[in-house]
Amino acid sequence: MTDTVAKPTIGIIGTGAIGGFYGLMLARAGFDVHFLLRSEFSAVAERGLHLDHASLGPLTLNPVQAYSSAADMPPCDWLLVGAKTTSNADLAPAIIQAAAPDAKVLLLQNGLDVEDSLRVLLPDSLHLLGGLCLICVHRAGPGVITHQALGAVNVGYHSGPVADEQARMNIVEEGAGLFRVAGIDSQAMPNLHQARWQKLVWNIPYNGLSVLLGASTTPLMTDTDSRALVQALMAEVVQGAKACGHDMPPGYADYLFMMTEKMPDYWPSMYHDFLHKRPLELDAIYTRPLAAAKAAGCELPRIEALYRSLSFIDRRNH
Ligand SMILES: NC(=O)C1=CN([C@@H]2O[C@H](COP(=O)(O)OP(=O)(O)OC[C@H]3O[C@@H](n4cnc5c(N)ncnc54)[C@H](OP(=O)(O)O)[C@@H]3O)[C@@H](O)[C@H]2O)C=CC1
Ligand SMILES: CC(C)(CO)C(=O)C(=O)O
Repeated sequence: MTDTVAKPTIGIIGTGAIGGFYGLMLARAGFDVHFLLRSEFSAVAERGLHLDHASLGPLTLNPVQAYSSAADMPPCDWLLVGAKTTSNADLAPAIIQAAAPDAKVLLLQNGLDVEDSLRVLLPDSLHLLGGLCLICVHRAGPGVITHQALGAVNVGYHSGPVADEQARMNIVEEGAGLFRVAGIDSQAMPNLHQARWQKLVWNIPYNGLSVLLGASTTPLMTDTDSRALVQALMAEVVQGAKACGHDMPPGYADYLFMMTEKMPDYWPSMYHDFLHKRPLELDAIYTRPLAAAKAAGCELPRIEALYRSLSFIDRRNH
């Protein structure tokens, strides 16, 4: 079946690995895409965005509709937030400035309930959605993005001016449709909260262990002890999710473990933050799930130990 959706104006809030990848792919598909940048603004305005795509090869977008201030952006129907969750509160004014009156704001971010803290800073007229990106991509230099594998984005509704389930699903389908037009696999998710728990089965072990052990996925998957650690941490996430009322599909952790064995060697985005002395996404990926599980009466001691080690590392890193 061919997706037929009208082409809305799209704003990318935070043009890093994720924002740059999906923004460039959407622009290539003919969408009117506007990119908000910070440190890489001049490089991208002068030389464009470059993507080394794992299967399509080198792709360039030049010129780029690049902005250093949201005040200069046109009103956008869809805003895709590609900044780290640690920047969300600071970015709320930019999101509001770039938003058309009933815009859809889609957080392309990892972590549990990352929408909650932004919701309270946004007007009620804006729709807020979450997007879970299954992709391996990183910034290789200013305006230069390397894509290693995968690419799907699964979209779910968080909150906004419509309460009707069907109307919400229509918006979610519209969002997923944008990605599909750009050749990117995208599914509508009926339960965003559950989907965020599912994604954490990967992010909790691999993001944290990459920083703690200074190891990318291949060594983590080769060594007997790190394999055991990954599996024990995955099992705890599944246990935490269950305590919070979300049963994972049977064999889900094993599926992610085997998927990682087949992936090219990959440094999770948290490791890039550590390397560049940026704040780690600890609140979204560790504090919130730990607190949610604890509130449901479930202690997760291995995740807690990993979190405390990462907090120590993060404080000393910047
Ligand atoms: N990379 C990956 O493969 C995956 C990442 N994710 C998730 O996606 C999210 C984004 O990650 P990723 O793309 O890797 O992160 P990056 O660090 O590559 O990109 C973040 C971007 O946001 C920009 N930004 C931050 N604050 C502002 C601001 N105030 N104004 C303008 N721009 C701003 C940064 O600009 P500056 O250069 O100035 O810092 C940077 O370009 C995270 O939640 C991550 O966990 C999920 C799946 C896979
Ligand atoms: C590596 C992968 C695909 C795991 O789901 C990912 O999406 C991430 O780094 O967050």
